[in-house]
Amino acid sequence: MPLTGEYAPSTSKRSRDQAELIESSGGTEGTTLGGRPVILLTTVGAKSGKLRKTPLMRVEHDGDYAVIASMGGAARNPVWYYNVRANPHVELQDGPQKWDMRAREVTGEEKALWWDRAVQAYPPYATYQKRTKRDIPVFVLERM
Ligand SMILES: C[C@H](OP(=O)(O)OC[C@@H](O)[C@@H](O)[C@@H](O)Cn1c2nc(=O)[nH]c(=O)c-2cc2ccc(O)cc21)C(=O)N[C@@H](CCC(=O)N[C@@H](CCC(=O)O)C(=O)O)C(=O)O
Repeated sequence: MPLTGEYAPSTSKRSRDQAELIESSGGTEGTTLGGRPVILLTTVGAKSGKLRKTPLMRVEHDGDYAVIASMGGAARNPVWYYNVRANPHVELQDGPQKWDMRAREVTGEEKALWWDRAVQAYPPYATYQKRTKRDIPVFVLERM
C-alpha cells in the first residue's frame, strides 16, 4: 500500500532539487551522484506526518537495499533517520521502479556485511565514518 500524504520538501536545496528531478522524470534523470547510482527514499515525518523525499546512494543486494545515514560524516544523524525509526514503512524508488519497503536498523555482523556493500557502492562512506565518532546507522529495506 503506497504511502500517502502531503509532500514536504527538504530544506536542503541540493536534496530537494535532486529528489524532485528523480520524481518528475519518472526516475530517468537525477539518478546519479559522481557517476554512482542514487535512489529516492520516501519517509513519513516523525512529527509532521508529511512525506519526506531524500536522495541517497544506491546500495543493493539480491533485491534488498540498504540506506546509510551518513550525512557526510556529520556529528549528528540526518533527520530522515528518525522518520524511518518512527515509521519503518518507507517507499524506495530505484530508477523508474518503486516499492513499498520495510526498514530495519541492522547491527553486528549483518551491519558489517551491508557496510562493506555500501563502501563498495560508494567509497566515500569509509571516509565519512572516519570523520565522526557517531556510528553511522544502516537500515536494510526489504520488500513488503
Ligand atoms: C536537510 C534535512 O534533511 P535530513 O533528513 O536531515 O537529511 C540530510 C541528508 O541526509 C539529505 O539531504 C540527503 O539527501 C543527502 N544525501 C545523502 N545523505 C545520507 O545521509 N546518505 C546518503 O547516502 C546520501 C546520498 C545523497 C545523494 C544525493 C544527494 O543529493 C544527497 C544525498 C531536512 O530536510 N530537514 C527538514 C526536516 C525534515 C523532516 O524529516 N522533519 C520531520 C521531523 C523529524 C524530527 O524532528 O524528528 C517531520 O517532517 O516530521 C527541516 O529541517 O525542515
